[in-house]
Amino acid sequence: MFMRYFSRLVSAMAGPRPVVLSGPSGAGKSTLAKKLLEEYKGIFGFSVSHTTRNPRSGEENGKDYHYVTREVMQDSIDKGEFIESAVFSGNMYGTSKASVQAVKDKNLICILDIDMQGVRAVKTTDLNPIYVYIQPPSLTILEKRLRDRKTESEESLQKRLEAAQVDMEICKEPGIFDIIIVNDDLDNAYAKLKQALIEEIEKVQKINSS
Ligand SMILES: Nc1nc2c(ncn2[C@@H]2O[C@H](COP(=O)(O)OP(=O)(O)O)[C@@H](O)[C@H]2O)c(=O)[nH]1
Ligand SMILES: Nc1ncnc2c1ncn2[C@@H]1O[C@H](COP(=O)(O)OP(=O)(O)O)[C@@H](O)[C@H]1O
Repeated sequence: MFMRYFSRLVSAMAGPRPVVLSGPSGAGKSTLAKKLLEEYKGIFGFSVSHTTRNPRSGEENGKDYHYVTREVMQDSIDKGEFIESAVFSGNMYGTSKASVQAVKDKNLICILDIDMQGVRAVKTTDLNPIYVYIQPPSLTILEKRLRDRKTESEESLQKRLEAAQVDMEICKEPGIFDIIIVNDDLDNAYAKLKQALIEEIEKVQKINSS
C-alpha cells in the first residue's frame, strides 16, 4: 500500500514522460511533432537540438534548432552540456541538458526528435521516455517524399537514403521501440501517435486543470 503510494508520488514528481520520435530522415517526424505541438498547446514542448547543418528556408534559429559552428558545439559537448550528440549525414546534432530542462520546467511532455544513435544514448540516461519509431511505408515512398520536400542536395539525399536502410533494419531489434508507426496516411499515423501518448497527455491535462 505504502509502496504503491510512494511510487505514484515519485512518478508524479518526475513529471510526464518525454517522447522520443526517431526514424529515417523524411519519415514524417517533424510533421507529426508539429501536429502534436499545434493541437496540444500547453501540453507538449519541443526539445530544440543543436546542429552544425545550415538552416533550411523557413526554419528558425532557437525554434527548429540552435544553429552553431562545429567549434561551438564541440566546446559545449566537452563541457558536458549535452545529454547526447551524434554525427548524421556529415553534420553534428545533439540534445543539450538545457533544452530538455527548459521543457521539463514548464511541466510539458518533452518531444525529442533524434536519430538512432541518439536513441541508444538516451537509453543510458534516466530520462525514461516513450520510444516511438516513425517508419515510411517503403524506401521508394521515402525517396519521393524527400525529393518533393526539396530541402536536400543529391548528395545529402543519397546519404539520408543509405542511413534510412540501416535504420529500418535496426528498428526491428526487439525492445528498442515501444511502438512503430507506419506513416502511410498522415491522419492515421497521427491518430496512432496520440493513442500511444494518451496516458501522458491526460496526466498533464489533469495537472493543468487542478
Ligand atoms: N542524436 C540526435 N539526432 C538528432 C538531433 N536532432 C535531430 N536529429 C536527427 O538528425 C537527423 C537529421 O535531421 P535534419 O537535418 O533536421 O533532417 P530531417 O530529419 O530530414 O528533417 C534526423 O534523424 C533527426 O532525428 C539530436 O539532438 N540528436
Ligand atoms: N503521411 C504523409 N504522406 C505524404 N507526405 C508526408 C506524410 N508525412 C510527411 N509527409 C511529407 O514528407 C516530407 C518529410 O516529412 P518530415 O516531417 O519533414 O520528415 P522528417 O522530420 O522525419 O525528416 C515532408 O515534405 C512532409 O510534408
